[in-house]
Amino acid sequence: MDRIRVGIVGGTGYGGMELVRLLLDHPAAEIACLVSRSEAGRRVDAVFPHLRGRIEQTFQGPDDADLAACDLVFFATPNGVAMHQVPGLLASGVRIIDLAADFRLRDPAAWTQWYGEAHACPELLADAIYGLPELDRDAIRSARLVANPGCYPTAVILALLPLLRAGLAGPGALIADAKSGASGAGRGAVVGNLLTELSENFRAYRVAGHRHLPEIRQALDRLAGQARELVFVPHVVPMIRGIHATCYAEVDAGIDLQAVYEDAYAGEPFVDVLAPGEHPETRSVRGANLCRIAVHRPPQTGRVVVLSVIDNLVKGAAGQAVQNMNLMFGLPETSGLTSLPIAP
Ligand SMILES: NC(=O)C1=CN([C@@H]2O[C@H](COP(=O)(O)OP(=O)(O)OC[C@H]3O[C@@H](n4cnc5c(N)ncnc54)[C@H](OP(=O)(O)O)[C@@H]3O)[C@@H](O)[C@H]2O)C=CC1
Ligand SMILES: CC(=O)N[C@@H](CCC(=O)OP(=O)(O)O)C(=O)O
Repeated sequence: MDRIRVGIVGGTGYGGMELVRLLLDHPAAEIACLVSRSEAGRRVDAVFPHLRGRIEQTFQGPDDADLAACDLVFFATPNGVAMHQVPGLLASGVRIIDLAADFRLRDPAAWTQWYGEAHACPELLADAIYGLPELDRDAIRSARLVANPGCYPTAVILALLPLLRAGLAGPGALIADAKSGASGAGRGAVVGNLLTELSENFRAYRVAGHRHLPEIRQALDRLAGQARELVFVPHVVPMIRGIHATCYAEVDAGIDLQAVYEDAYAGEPFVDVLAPGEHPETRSVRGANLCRIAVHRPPQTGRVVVLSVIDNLVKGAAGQAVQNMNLMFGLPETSGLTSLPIAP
């Protein structure tokens, strides 16, 4: 089989950079074009020295890149960019994986509410497949347009999926208390992401409503078969990569939740259910396309506490996107995704 010709729009961001790193080691894909407005004409390894010796290409400006000649285009651009280019590319027969949120919410009114503008192609929302393989693997295989999940949603949905799918979560609000490293905010220069602002510091943000709330609820409601209340509180912590989600739900005593989780994820190559009593660490998934989960039941609380960790740039973004590409092109799901975590 010929290699999959891949284009990446937004190649100078953290998500795009991580896609390049993973795709350079992929056995069945080649990077045909890498688009950047700010670095057009510059060698990729001049912008990302860690790739020196592995890539000869230069970034191309948007007008120079022949994206329509690609088999697949990844958008690793800010929210609201892909939706302007996707209809034309689909019409040219190109398949799309969008790492941003443009196609994640099925309801165009919800997009407008949370992202502040009208959707440019609402007619495509119903066709887009939410790209969480553990939720919808078969639909991803035949998708033309995949909406890669957000980083927090990946960690939280994987934490709660077995409970909701089995109908084991009681009626009380689900709670997801999540912490992210600073790379979750992207590579753009923002004062709040300076080392001096982030280090020796720890804070919650957007408690009144983060845009990942409707995305997580959309998936949880579908799993539960009914609307579920969710409290979602994001925090930023002074590390570069990693998300740790601590999720709470009411569950009846007497259910062997360890077995429920182990059964739900048996055979999943990128979800690891830890042994009872263990605590996953973000460093144990750093650089790897992996979610590690542990299930705890603090005595006499009537609640389960599920701990879930991912690398936001890998299982939370580029790694999951490559996993989706593998499914879409009939490749082994683990192709190019077998590298081990980096710890410490
Ligand atoms: N960082 C993370 O952990 C995760 C990010 N995501 C999502 O993935 C997407 C990329 O994130 P991330 O890599 O962190 O973001 P960055 O801010 O690091 O990078 C954004 C990239 O998009 C390009 N870009 C910016 N504005 C435009 C525009 N108007 N048109 C075309 N290209 C543009 C920039 O390149 P240039 O200016 O050179 O063109 C840059 O390469 C975002 O939607 C983000 O929300 C999803 C999951 C996790
Ligand atoms: C720490 C931090 O700032 N994280 C970002 C994560 C958002 C993100 O990655 O956006 P999408 O996944 O929706 O594309 C934030 O909360 O805005």
